[in-house]
Amino acid sequence: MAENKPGFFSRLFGRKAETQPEPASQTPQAGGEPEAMPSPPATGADDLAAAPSTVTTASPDTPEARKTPAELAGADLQPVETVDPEGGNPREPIPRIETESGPEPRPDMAEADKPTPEALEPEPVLEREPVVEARPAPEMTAPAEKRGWWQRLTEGMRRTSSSLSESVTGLFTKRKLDDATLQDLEDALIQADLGVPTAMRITEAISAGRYNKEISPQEVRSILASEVEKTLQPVARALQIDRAKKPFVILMVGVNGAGKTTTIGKLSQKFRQQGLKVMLAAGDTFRAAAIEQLKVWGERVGAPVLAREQGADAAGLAFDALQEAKANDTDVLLIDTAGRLQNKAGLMAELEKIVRVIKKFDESAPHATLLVLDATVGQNAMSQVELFQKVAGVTGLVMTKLDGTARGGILVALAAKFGLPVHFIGVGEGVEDLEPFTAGDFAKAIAGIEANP
Ligand SMILES: Nc1nc2c(ncn2[C@@H]2O[C@H](COP(=O)(O)OP(=O)(O)OP(=O)(O)O)[C@@H](O)[C@H]2O)c(=O)[nH]1
Repeated sequence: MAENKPGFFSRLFGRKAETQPEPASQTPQAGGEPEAMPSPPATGADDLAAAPSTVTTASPDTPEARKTPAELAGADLQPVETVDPEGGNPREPIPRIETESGPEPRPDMAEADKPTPEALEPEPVLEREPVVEARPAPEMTAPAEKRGWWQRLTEGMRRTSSSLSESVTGLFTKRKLDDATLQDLEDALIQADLGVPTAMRITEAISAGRYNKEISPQEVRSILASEVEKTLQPVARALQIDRAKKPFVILMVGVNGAGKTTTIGKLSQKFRQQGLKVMLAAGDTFRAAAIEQLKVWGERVGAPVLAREQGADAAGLAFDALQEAKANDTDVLLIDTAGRLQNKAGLMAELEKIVRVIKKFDESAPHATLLVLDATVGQNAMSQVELFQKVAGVTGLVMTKLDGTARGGILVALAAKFGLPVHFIGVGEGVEDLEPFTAGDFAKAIAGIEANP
């Protein structure tokens, strides 16, 4: 994309892009388009037979045997703290349960240490005995109730905003707005993953009427915020639960580790607080620990969880969950799915099958298909949207882990390119760290404007 970008001066004077030498820094290398990946061996996930399901109730009295299936024997699972069957407000994030294949990318990891999206392939848990370890609960930096959303958002997005802010301050302190400065700004915006069209638009807005004049970093930040807000405004749309649909079916999709299961937990908590009857379906039958993770969330928020053993047919489970939810007068059914990479043809076909089977039960379902995107993958999120849109008909986005990256600008690029509704954003592992997406707050946070709106 960046290769075709005409320089700022060229655009200003209508020169052709090819005549401009392209500085190496213009290519958003770190967040570049993913390279073609070799086809992985068959996972066997498609051949899995259906198996009897279990519904966990939300009772804290759930028998131990149910809480810890055979494959997790010996695992030191974290006890569920602050369980409130009435859908109270559990603050402790649920630890992600890991297998021996290693830990997941952590928000506190250096960018360079993080596994590439390619390295996030589904763990071959079906081919060997998983060894499950409990991950210690992530530390909470401060009591959540003392920090409002604006504070958590700005703190979470600090890495994105400070890298942009540093560029802006460096570029505009006692410097005139000439073509070189504007070119550097445009490059900085592209490096921050905002995407070429948005970077060009913002740079043009900043230069309008100010060419060859001095402009303060504060002015630049404020124009940046207002342009970003313009791009985001149309996609900042709340997730509407249509009460006429009963159950309202939400299918969660995304690559593994993106935060689907955690997001289901956080959303369930919100729905429960709205007085809705919620049910969860552990459709991530690929990863044993994901089933456990969902059961823990179910207990926490007071929502029954329909689960089968690892390796069971996810489409069959989704169908059963629909029946169960209908019979129980459930308001919202959230269906988890296995994390999958775009190039996993078998797993993508499985996802198509889940959607087909759901439609057999209710032609209008799923009523929302939410793609969970991990902000730390940067530009790779673009191809994830394209593929999941084709396979599952994504209706909205949830972006997680904005706290773990300097690449929060990717949300702006996604908004500009796809125009899909962004319902929620996540800036941490805690249940309170997921909130409805608002364009103005996000734009100010990204531009490093500290004022509380
Ligand atoms: N820092 C941070 N971590 C998050 C956020 N959302 C989720 N996580 C963490 O990301 C990790 C992966 O989350 P999961 O919910 O297990 O991801 P998943 O998409 O269900 O993964 P699979 O089951 O492998 O498909 C967990 O450790 C979560 O606590 C977020 O907004 N910020």
